[in-house]
Amino acid sequence: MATSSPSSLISHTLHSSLCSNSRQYKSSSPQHALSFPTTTTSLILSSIGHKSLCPSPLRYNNKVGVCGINPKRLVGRVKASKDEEGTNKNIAVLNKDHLAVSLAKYVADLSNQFIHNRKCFTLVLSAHSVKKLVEPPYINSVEWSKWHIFWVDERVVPKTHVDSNYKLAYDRFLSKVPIPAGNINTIDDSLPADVYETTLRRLVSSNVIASSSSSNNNNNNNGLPKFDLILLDMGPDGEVGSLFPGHPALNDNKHWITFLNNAPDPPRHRITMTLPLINACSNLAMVVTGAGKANAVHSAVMGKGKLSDEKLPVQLVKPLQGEMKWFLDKGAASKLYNY
Ligand SMILES: O=C1O[C@H](COP(=O)(O)O)[C@@H](O)[C@H](O)[C@H]1O
Repeated sequence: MATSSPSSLISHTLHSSLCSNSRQYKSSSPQHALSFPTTTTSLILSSIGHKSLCPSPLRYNNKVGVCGINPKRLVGRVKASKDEEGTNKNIAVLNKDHLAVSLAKYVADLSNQFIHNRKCFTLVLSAHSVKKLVEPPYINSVEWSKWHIFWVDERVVPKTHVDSNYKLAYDRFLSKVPIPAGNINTIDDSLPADVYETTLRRLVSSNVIASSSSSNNNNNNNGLPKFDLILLDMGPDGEVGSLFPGHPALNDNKHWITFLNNAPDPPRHRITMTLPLINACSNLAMVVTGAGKANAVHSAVMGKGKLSDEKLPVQLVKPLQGEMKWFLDKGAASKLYNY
């Protein structure tokens, strides 16, 4: 499988096998709940003990669900599913296995759609969210040669380091799929942040990355890269990429990519996409698992920050011309229920 490997692939691979378990994905225990975007209020269905339910989010409109689930089995109701503008949020709550399957289908469907329309697919990667794509049917059906991979952020560590976001993606995904090496656009931790910005500008110029219209952007943001899909996960404090609560990088509206030398969480040195760039995308999936993130999910979905004048980074993620979906497991969604 061709990928953009670190300069010393052998030591990278050795290192991978030595420490592939050291940065475990934090997820909650398997859940057995399904839920669905709705037109008015999002509802969550319980399917405890019913593992054979449909693997994709169901849609529920005050009727029996499409898999024949009786609405009386509802375990709760999402207390609020509208954002400040009154727009309904598109939220799916799934058990761990169904979450992975549903995400794979969502990504593969978008890939088909964009490759059909644009002849390529630009994906900002979260390695957590694509694990089922390396299995049939997707491993054989996705047009991998048309994929172009990007990162929302990188920690300034060697590509072989356990903290490297590139390494995480390589070990879990890129080493298993035939995406051409030249299409894998790593953030070079040894170079200034604006080098990645230059890479993005070049790919916008050559139409590999679509470009957002300028109507919603200020002068600095005209023609922002419009990624076909950004997969984001979120930290327990509501951070996305390397945009942390209260950190000045959160307010950087001048750059597409910015550098942090004092990130609250180690590693302290990071390179990250800024909010204007993130919010210019066509599609964004916010994938959150684990009860440890339930408070931040609650704040984001309910529209409340820790302080009245302070918003969590995740609350500022709002694609201006795109669509945002939430994929939650039951732990992450646990504060959204009315019991
Ligand atoms: O430091 C980082 O953390 C956030 C959240 O990661 P998670 O493991 O708690 O889901 C991640 O989005 C970011 O890419 C990473 O650099």
